[in-house]
Amino acid sequence: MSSSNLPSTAPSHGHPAKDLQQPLTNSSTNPPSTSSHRPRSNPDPTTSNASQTPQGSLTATPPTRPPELARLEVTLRSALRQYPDFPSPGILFEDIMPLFVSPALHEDLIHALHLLVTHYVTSQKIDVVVGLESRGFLFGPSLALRLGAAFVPVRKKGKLPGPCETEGFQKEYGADEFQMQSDAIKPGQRVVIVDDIIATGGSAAAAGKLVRKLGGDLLAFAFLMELDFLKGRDKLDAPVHTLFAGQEEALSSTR
Ligand SMILES: O=P(O)(O)OC[C@H]1O[C@H](OP(=O)(O)OP(=O)(O)O)[C@H](O)[C@@H]1O
Ligand SMILES: Nc1ncnc2[nH]cnc12
Repeated sequence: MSSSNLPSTAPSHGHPAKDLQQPLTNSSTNPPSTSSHRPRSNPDPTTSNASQTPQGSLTATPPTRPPELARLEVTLRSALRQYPDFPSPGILFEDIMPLFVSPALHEDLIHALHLLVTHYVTSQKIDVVVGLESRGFLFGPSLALRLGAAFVPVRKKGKLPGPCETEGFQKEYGADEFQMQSDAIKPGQRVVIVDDIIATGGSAAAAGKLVRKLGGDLLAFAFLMELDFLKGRDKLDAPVHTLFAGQEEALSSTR
């Protein structure tokens, strides 16, 4: 299922008052939503290797989900933590850091992303994995190594030396500017952009523009998670692949 099947209005991000210090943990039992966020998409493959128009409409049926990938997705998703009203009121923050505390989960994550990219993007050589600051730096280099590809960072403005290209953007909770070094990608190189979450799609769209400015052949975007009710993928002009989609506030014993 793609986000194009969902209602077009984004929700208000209001949440009932909660103890901000207490994370909510994701449950594998898929509890009913208690938030104003749209419930988790179901079924999800959250991905498509369909050709995508600049408007985001999909034109082909996704291939079958490899069972191993489906299994890994359940494991990974259930390890995420949620923080209501972080970094600002109304945002339900998805915390991916637990995936890096456990070496087993870390390995599962890199394996799942490798499967996602090789199954859905291309079986041919990928030259460059582009990761977005900062959470895209946590797994982008490992994925690049496994693919035998280069890793190139997209950084917040003012962090990279030498000539750079710059793109401004709006994201789910603010505005920012991204940069890439002008010689980071050679014209015609085959590129996949990776990040942890696509929310409004502002960050990823800016990264896509930078890759194209440098002459890269942008094959796809790959994310761990898609907040599909925000319709971020509609801003992207290359196929979008994600491990899981939707957002639902987990029930927690702390509430
Ligand atoms: O789809 P969007 O609405 O653009 O939001 C998604 C972006 O927001 C987060 O990054 P953030 O800017 O918070 O930076 P961080 O990774 O350094 O925490 C996330 O890691 C994505 O890059
Ligand atoms: N809800 C969210 N949780 C974590 N990272 C995000 N980036 C943008 N929106 C986010």
